[in-house]
Amino acid sequence: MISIYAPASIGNFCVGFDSLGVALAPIDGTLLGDIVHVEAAEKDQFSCIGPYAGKLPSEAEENLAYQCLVHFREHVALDMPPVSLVLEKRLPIGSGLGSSACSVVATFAALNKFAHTALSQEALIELMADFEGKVSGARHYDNITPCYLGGLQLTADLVPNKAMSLPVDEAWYYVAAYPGFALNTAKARAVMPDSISSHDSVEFAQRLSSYCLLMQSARFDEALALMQDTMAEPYRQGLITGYSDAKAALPELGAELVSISGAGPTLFTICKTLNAAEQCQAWLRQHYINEHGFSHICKLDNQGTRAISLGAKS
Ligand SMILES: Nc1ncnc2c1ncn2[C@@H]1O[C@H](COP(=O)(O)OP(=O)(O)O)[C@@H](O)[C@H]1O
Ligand SMILES: N[C@@H](CCOP(=O)(O)O)C(=O)O
Repeated sequence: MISIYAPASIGNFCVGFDSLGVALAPIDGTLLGDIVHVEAAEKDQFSCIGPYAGKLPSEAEENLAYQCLVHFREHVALDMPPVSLVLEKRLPIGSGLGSSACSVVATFAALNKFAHTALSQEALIELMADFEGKVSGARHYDNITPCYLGGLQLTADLVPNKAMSLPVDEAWYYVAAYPGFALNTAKARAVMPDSISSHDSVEFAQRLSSYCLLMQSARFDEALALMQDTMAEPYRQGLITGYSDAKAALPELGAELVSISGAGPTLFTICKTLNAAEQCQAWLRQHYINEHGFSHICKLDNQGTRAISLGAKS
């Protein structure tokens, strides 16, 4: 059996709406992401298990992982033997942690490994983005490529091979806090304006290009100082109960940055010490997260999507 793990991701990463994203690795070793198991079977079979399986439509046809299997069989690997595909749904839906991307990436990566196709990495990424686009309201790569490749990725159609990896300050900690309610990505995209002024687009381009060059030059503190979300946060923060309070409170506890993860409602902080990350996490547990939510202190996941053994930590 092939078991493929795909990690949670933070889309936009504050300064790169639809163009920048990171993959997350909780420091306690928790596998924060979806897992897909594939093995040969007598005929194609699909099932969905795991803590969030019950939050997905019960019909297989409505599950992205099943749709990926059907597409793969009909358009990519026509002679692939029948498979049993099990999606272990471990990320909440509509969380801002790239949940749909996780299922799509894990499924295509597992099938690709099983069928030994000759698909290029870029072709696979494009295929993944097609399916992510089906549910999120627009085609964007900022969950897909960090989830697949790991690390911090600048990622868009205009970027060579769809993705370029950027270096990061390995000392930074990221606290990701999912408050326990869903916010549909398509809905969070719909509150954004259809167009922005030339002033705002020039500022966005200056900020993102400077950020990337500073990160590439290992001038991490200067890059951090530029991290401000002028594009999505002004429109989305009102959809996320408690976000404004967290944004006001956490810098006092040592957060260098508080921003929305993807379309929300998960928020993330960047902290320079473990102590500051722990203090932020304690505040978030008390003030931001309900009984269905969770938080993790993370580093970046530099491995991305990968095969795991079944004894891996859950
Ligand atoms: N395997 C899957 N994982 C996540 N979402 C799925 C999956 N299959 C179907 N969906 C549907 O896709 C939509 C994903 O919503 P979205 O807000 O884009 O989630 P996220 O932001 O967590 O990726 C939901 O309507 C959900 O029911
Ligand atoms: N760039 C997208 C990212 C959506 O991420 P998700 O985890 O909320 O699906 C956006 O901001 O809409």
